[in-house]
Amino acid sequence: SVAVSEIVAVTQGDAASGRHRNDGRWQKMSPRTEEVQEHSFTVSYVERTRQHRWRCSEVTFQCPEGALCRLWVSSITEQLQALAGRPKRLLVYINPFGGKQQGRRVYEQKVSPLFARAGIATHVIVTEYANHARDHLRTQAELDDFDGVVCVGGDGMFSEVVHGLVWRTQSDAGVDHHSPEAELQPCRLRIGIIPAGSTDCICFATVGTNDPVTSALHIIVGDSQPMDVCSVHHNNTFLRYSISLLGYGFYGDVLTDSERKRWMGPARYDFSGLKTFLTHHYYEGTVSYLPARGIMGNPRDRTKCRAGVCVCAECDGEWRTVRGKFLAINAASMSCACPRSPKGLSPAAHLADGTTDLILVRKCSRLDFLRHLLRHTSKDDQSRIMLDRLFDFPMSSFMPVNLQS
Ligand SMILES: Nc1ncnc2c1ncn2[C@@H]1O[C@H](COP(=O)(O)OP(=O)(O)OP(=O)(O)O)[C@@H](O)[C@H]1O
Repeated sequence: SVAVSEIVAVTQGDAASGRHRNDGRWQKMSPRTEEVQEHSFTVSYVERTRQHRWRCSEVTFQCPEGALCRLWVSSITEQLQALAGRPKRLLVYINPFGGKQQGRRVYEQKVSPLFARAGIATHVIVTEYANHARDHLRTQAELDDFDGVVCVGGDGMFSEVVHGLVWRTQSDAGVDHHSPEAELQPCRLRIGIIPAGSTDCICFATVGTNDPVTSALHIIVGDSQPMDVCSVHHNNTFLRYSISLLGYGFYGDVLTDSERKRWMGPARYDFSGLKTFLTHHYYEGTVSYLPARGIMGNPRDRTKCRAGVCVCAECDGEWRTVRGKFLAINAASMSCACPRSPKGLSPAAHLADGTTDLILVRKCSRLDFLRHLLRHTSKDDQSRIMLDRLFDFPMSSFMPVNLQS
C-alpha cells in the first residue's frame, strides 16, 4: 500500500503504453488501445531506495468499467488536492554555472518532467549573473503568486535565495536588518533545493543525499524542514545570514581563496584546502559566547538529528570568554554533512533549535591539525577522539545575543 501523502499524481491510462489521457498530445489509437486507456489508471508514487534516495514509481490498475476507472481517478485527485502543504506554483532559479555547470540540464531532464506530472506550475529564471536571484527576490519577484522558491545549484545559490527571501520578508514587515536585536520574521514561502553545485552541503545535511530526483519528490509531496538562520553583524551593520557554517580562520580562508579559483570547478576546494593547510595561519583573539541550556540535545549526542525541532533555546545569562591562538573558529548551525564528510563537522547539530555549535580549534602542529581535518571524513564520534587524544578542543552550543533563530 502507498500513503496518499506519497502519491505524486494519478492519470487515466496505462503508463506502460506511454499514452496518458492528459499528456496534452493527440495520438491515433487502435480501438483495443482506446479501451485499455478507458479502463485503466496509473498512480505515480514515491518509492524509497537505498541511502535516503527516492524514486518515482508507477503502478497501473485495470478496471472492468470506464466509469469505475474515472471514479478512482477523481477520488484520488480530490484527496491529493486536499493535502495541505503541497506546492502548486513555484518560482525556480537555475544557476547555469554552479558545480559542473549542469544545472539547466539537470532541471530540464530530471526535475521539470516530475513537476509537470504532479501538476505544479513553474516560472523558471536562469540566472545571468551572480546575485541575480537575490536581487530579483528582494525587489521584483511577485511573491504572492507562488507557494515556494526552488534553487537549482549549490550552497552559494541557496544562500542567494535565502538572502533575497529573508531580506524581502523583513523589509515587508518593517524589521530593521541592521539591528542585531531585531526579531526576524519567518518567511511565508519555503525554499527547495535541487542539488547542482560542488558540495551541496545543505541539501545533503537536510535530505541525506544529493540527488535531484529525490529533492524534486520531497518538494512535490510538500515536505518541509525548519532551519536556524543566523544574522551576522559588525557593530550595527548587517553583514550576511548564515545557515550552515560560519567559519573564521581555516574554513574562511579556504572559501575566500577558492572563490578566486572558481574556474577550476569543484577541484578548487581541494586546491585551496591544501594551500591554506600548508600556510598554517593562526589567529589570536577572544571568543565570547552565551551557552544555551534547556535544549533538546547537545553536540555529543549519539543520536544524529535530521529533524527540525523548532524550539528556541534558553541561555543561562552568563557570557563566557575563551582567549588564545586559534587555527579555526567555527559555528555550525547544522551538521554540515556532505559526501566528503558524511557526518559533518558537528554530527548531532539540531536543525532548528535556536542554537549553533561552537567549534574552536586551537593552534597545534600541522600533523595534529591534519588528523583533525581527516576526522571530518570519519563516521565515528569525531569530538570524543579529539578531546581524548589530540588537543584542547572546546565544543559547545552557544547563542550569542546577535544570533537570531
Ligand atoms: N549566472 C551566473 N553567473 C555567475 N555566477 C552566478 C550565476 N548565478 C549564480 N551565480 C553565483 O555562483 C555562485 C556559486 O554557485 P553555486 O552555489 O550554485 O555552485 P558551487 O559554488 O559550485 O556549489 P557549492 O556552493 O555547493 O560549493 C553563487 O555564489 C552565485 O552567487
